[in-house]
Amino acid sequence: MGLPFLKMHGLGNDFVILEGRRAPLELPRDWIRAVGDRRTGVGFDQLIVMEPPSDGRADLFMRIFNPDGSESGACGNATRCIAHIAMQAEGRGAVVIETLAGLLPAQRVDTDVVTVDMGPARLAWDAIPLARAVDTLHVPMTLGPLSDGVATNMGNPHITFFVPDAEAVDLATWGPQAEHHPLVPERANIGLVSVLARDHIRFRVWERGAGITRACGSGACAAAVAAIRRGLTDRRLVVSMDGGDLTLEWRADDGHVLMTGPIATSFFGEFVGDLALERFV
Ligand SMILES: N[C@@H](CCC[C@H](N)C(=O)O)C(=O)O
Repeated sequence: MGLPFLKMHGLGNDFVILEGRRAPLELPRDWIRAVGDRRTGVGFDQLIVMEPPSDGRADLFMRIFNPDGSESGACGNATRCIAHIAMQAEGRGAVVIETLAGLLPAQRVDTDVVTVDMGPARLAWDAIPLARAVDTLHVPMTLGPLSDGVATNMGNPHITFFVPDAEAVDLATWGPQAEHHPLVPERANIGLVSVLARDHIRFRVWERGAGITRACGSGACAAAVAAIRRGLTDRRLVVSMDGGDLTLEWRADDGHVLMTGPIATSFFGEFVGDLALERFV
C-alpha cells in the first residue's frame, strides 16, 4: 500500500505533507533526501509530518525536515499550510500548531490567507545559537559582500545581512559559506535584505539544508526583526520575496512576530515503493 501525501506551498516555498497522526511514520534520512531531490524524487523545500500534539493545548504537532534530511524547529510558510488543513478539517477559524519551538496560534483572515503568531524573536547570542558571546545586532561574520549581519532565532537560526541591492549578491556562492560558518554551530538560514521604504523590504534567502528558495516565512520574520532593531523600518512592514509578499508585525508588548500570507494546494499523490508517484489531482 502506498503512502499518500499532499503537496502545498506558501509563496512557492513548497512542501510534501504526510499524515502521521494515526500511526507513527518511520522515515529514514536517506529516504527523505531521495524524495527531496528534485532531479529524481518529488522534490520539496521541506517535508512536513503531521503528528499528534503532546497535550490538549495544540491541535496537532508539525515535524519539519529539510531536503538534506536535517530537522528544523520552525517553518513559517508550512505553518500557514498546516493551520489551513487543521482549520478546514475542523470547520474552525483558528487553531494552535505545535512545533519543536513551541505553540503557534494561527487564524484564517481570508479564504486562502492565514496569520500565524510565530512566537517571540529570540535575540541572545546563545539562543541563536552562536559559537561565542557577540552582539547579535552586529555579528562579526564577513564573507565577500556580506558583513555586519543580525542574528535572530525564530525557532530556527537566521543571519540577516543588509545590502544595497539584494539582486546583485551571488547568493548561491555566499549563502552556503555563511550557512556553514564556524560562528553558527547549528548552521543558519541566510537572508539578504534591501530596505525599500520604512514599511517595505526586499528579502532573498539561502535556507539551511535546502538552498535558495522562493520564500521563507521564518526568514521573513527574522529579516523584519533585524530591520526594526536597526531602526530601518516601522514595526509593521511588507517583506517581498521571489515568490511574493508577506506582511509582518513585531509586537512591542510581548515581542511576538505575526506573519500573514497565502497558502496554496498543488496536488495529492502517493509514494509507491520509494519514489514512484501517482498524481491524483
Ligand atoms: N521554509 C521555512 C524554513 C524551513 C527550515 C529552515 N530551512 C531551517 O533549517 O531552519 C520557512 O518558511 O520558515
